[in-house]
Amino acid sequence: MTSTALEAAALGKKFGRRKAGWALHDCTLRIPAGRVCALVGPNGAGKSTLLAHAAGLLAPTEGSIHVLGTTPAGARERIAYVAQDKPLYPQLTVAETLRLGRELNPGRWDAAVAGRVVDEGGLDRDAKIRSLSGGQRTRVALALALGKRPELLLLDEPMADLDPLARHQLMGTLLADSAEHGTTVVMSSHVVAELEGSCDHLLLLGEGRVRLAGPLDELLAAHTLVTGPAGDLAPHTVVESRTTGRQVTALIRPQGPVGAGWQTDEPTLEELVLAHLRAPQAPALTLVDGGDETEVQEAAV
Ligand SMILES: Nc1ncnc2c1ncn2[C@@H]1O[C@H](COP(=O)(O)OP(=O)(O)OP(=O)(O)O)[C@@H](O)[C@H]1O
Repeated sequence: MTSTALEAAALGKKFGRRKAGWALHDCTLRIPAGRVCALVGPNGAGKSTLLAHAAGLLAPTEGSIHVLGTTPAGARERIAYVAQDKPLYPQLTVAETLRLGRELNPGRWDAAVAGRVVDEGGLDRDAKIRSLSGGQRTRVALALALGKRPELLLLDEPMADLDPLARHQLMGTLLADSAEHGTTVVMSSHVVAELEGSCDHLLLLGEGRVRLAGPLDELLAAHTLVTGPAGDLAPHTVVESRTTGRQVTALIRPQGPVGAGWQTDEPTLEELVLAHLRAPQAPALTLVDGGDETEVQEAAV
């Protein structure tokens, strides 16, 4: 196993001659192996495009992407990818789908975990895929993905059509299984609150660019929520600031001690992400996890 699960260097993607420009532009990032990475960003930010590149389904227009120390095509057997539309064969039953998973992954297939994911949802193994609800199909797609026993699991909004109880339960199974086997998970989602407590790495994209990247605890520690009477926040980097009456609430990246008179708190993941979504012009921040030391790279968007 390599220490880097996913690495992109100046990755760019342009679809056809789109007037709107680049779906991904100048994306340089690294996700260490064994992390559970939340991939967030507004609609159209490039999350699905990045995941499809990592899965080897799209080729970069510029730059490069490597997974598990090789090209996405070279790592195909060690990657599982669950796309938003979760393609399955509608005419097969659940049991036949699991059998197909075993046949397509000789020597790797973990029937126990695949069966558990299906059974925990109370699915009838004789039911045809076409008769299942959207959420039930999601469960079968995740069963196939985990059954493949991947080193890198790429999930594009995997929980979107599951009910809250099923989400909670499946997320628990997914995280426990990934922790047990050291699987790297990269998971896009719009439900940020749900990612809190599940992920230890964050990648926030906006308009095809990396806006925030790095170990989650270090990204949170690099930001402070300050509240106080309106005043100058220099020399700190202000990500977002809002004034209510005479009170200012701001998310800052402190450049030294924050002056007296400000109440300070560490933001939650949701506060961190929402502030960056509301302030698309805030400078990008990448914390490069280099073992003992973290390199800080701040750049204007
Ligand atoms: N096959 C395609 N052809 C042309 N443009 C595309 C194609 N796929 C994606 N795009 C464009 O690339 C940009 C990024 O799309 P992408 O689906 O990666 O965003 P996303 O962050 O996953 O969005 P969402 O949160 O809505 O799923 C969008 O502007 C989209 O219109």
